[in-house]
Amino acid sequence: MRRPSRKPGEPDVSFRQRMAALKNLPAFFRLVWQTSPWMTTWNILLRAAQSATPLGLLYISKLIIDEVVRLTQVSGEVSYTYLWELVAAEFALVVISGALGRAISLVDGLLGEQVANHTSVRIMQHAATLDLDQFEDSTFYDKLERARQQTAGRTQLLSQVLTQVQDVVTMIFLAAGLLTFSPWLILLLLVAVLPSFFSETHFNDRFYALAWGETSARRELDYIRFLGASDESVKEVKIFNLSQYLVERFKTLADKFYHDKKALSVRYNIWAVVFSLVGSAGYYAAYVIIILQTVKGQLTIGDLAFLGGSFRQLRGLLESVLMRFTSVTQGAIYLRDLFEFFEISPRITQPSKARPFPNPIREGFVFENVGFKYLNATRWANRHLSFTLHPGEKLALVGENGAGKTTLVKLLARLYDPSEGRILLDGHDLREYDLNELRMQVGVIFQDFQRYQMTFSQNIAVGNIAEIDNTARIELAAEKSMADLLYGRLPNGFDQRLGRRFSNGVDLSGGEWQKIALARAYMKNAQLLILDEPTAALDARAEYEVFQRFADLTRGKTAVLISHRFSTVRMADRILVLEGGQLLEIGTHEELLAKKGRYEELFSLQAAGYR
Ligand SMILES: Nc1ncnc2c1ncn2[C@@H]1O[C@H](COP(=O)(O)OP(=O)(O)OP(=O)(O)O)[C@@H](O)[C@H]1O
Repeated sequence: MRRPSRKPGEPDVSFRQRMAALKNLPAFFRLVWQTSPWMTTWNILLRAAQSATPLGLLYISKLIIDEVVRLTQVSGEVSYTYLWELVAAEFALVVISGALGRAISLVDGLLGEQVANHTSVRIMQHAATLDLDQFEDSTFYDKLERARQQTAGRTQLLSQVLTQVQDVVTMIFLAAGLLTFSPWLILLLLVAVLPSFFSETHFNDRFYALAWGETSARRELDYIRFLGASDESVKEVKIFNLSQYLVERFKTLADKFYHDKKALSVRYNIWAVVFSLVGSAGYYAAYVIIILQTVKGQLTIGDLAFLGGSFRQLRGLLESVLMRFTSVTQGAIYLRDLFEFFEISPRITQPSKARPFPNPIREGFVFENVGFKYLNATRWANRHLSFTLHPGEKLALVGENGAGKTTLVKLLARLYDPSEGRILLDGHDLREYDLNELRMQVGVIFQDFQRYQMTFSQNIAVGNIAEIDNTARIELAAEKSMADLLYGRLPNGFDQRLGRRFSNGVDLSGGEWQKIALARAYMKNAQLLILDEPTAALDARAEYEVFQRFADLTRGKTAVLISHRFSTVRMADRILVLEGGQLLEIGTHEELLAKKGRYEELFSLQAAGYR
């Protein structure tokens, strides 16, 4: 019967895919090697030495038994020297083997941790290069999640693969010994162990498919757990009495995982017992043969002990090598996820021949029929936008919720590139400019700015992290945004940790946080400043002052403001009214009022509310 073809989104874990996933191992070992060449080398050397010890031990004990038997059979004066030498040699080998085992697990543990850290750093570094819209895609998030799981799980993979190689070498040693007596015993061994291996492979496929299918739901589970017990959500959870609902939802999801896993685990273990029996039967068949040969005098008692021991160890090793093979390939499949994540490349990148950002900007930003559609969205968030943002101009964006104001400023800051049309800066496409300079020259404070659980000064310094040690600059930025008014209330001043997550943290009001976020805008000497509803949480007096200052402090600079308060909006040189992502009107406050269009309507609506 043909295997049904793979549905989109379903993992393919056929035997062939499994083998193909092994291709990822060299890349993994490169990563391990890069992490620490000398520890990797030590690991290999120690394991090479350790793999020879089992055969050595078995052989010495064979010699001891044979010598003991010989000594019991000779009469007269006997010398025990050789016997004691053998015992001393075995003792030394046991001590060495124990020390090697310890050293291997020490190096494994240390190397594993370093690999995990190194991988985490690479994931963070790579994630930082990716585009905003990639983060907004849930398929991407699942991939990121699976890649993250690698960091912990792959520590294990490392020691598994190395142990695998070591065991194979040990087996070669043991098999070589066994081979000199009876080669077909090895065949018997293989036949006895193979059923176990196939069963193991089959169930590992099923476990992987189960885990794969659950990635998205597991993220939901984590999210519910977070909602159920976090400082950010506790307020609403209490007020809306959500706890019971969240607990139920968690239980339903978690129970489903549990039952799926239980059904599979039970079947897996039943088969494991059956096939282990087959393996043991194989071993005892071989043992009986060796015993019979010894009784007939074809083998010495030492040989019996040696062969029996070799066979038992070989069986154990073969079984674990075959079983580990499935978990190694499974690990390799997860590695595929990790390397696939590393292969995702951003679209918004530094151009090869980047143009320096103009300083000062001479002609301004020109939108030429700009349109933008979010990934998987059916509607355009911005469409047919054509206008000029002149140098030094203060432009306000006005429009109802979802009109496309934030999207427009994200395009200006090159967090997204237009889906159609283009944005020109001084006559050249924005995409041609040096991305790092652009990030320095365009400052944006978003409405959903971050409240970093860090100190007061770090919270401001994030606006220009290169200046984190420039206290004077941080203080000045705080003064400009009026965040310094808070200063006297913070027990540790600028070093006061903010937020509640850590001990000694002081939490602030929404407006206070907003002043701090605003200070970030003053950390850079950006030529274009974008404030996306930066004053929504400020009281009327603070907002008025903030804007007076903003106008003074940014004189000569270009600025874009988004606000729903017309008292703020009217301070701008020109106002752009957006509707359904499109430009409806643009002009000065007076012009737009005189036009009696949508601006005038919205303005009167708000003014009426105050009368
Ligand atoms: N990350 C996103 N993915 C998909 N669609 C989005 C995303 N962000 C916004 N949108 C959609 O794009 C449109 C424009 O959103 P935008 O945030 O630009 O509006 P806005 O004018 O800033 O609204 P508000 O006044 O509520 O802040 C809306 O229809 C919104 O639902």
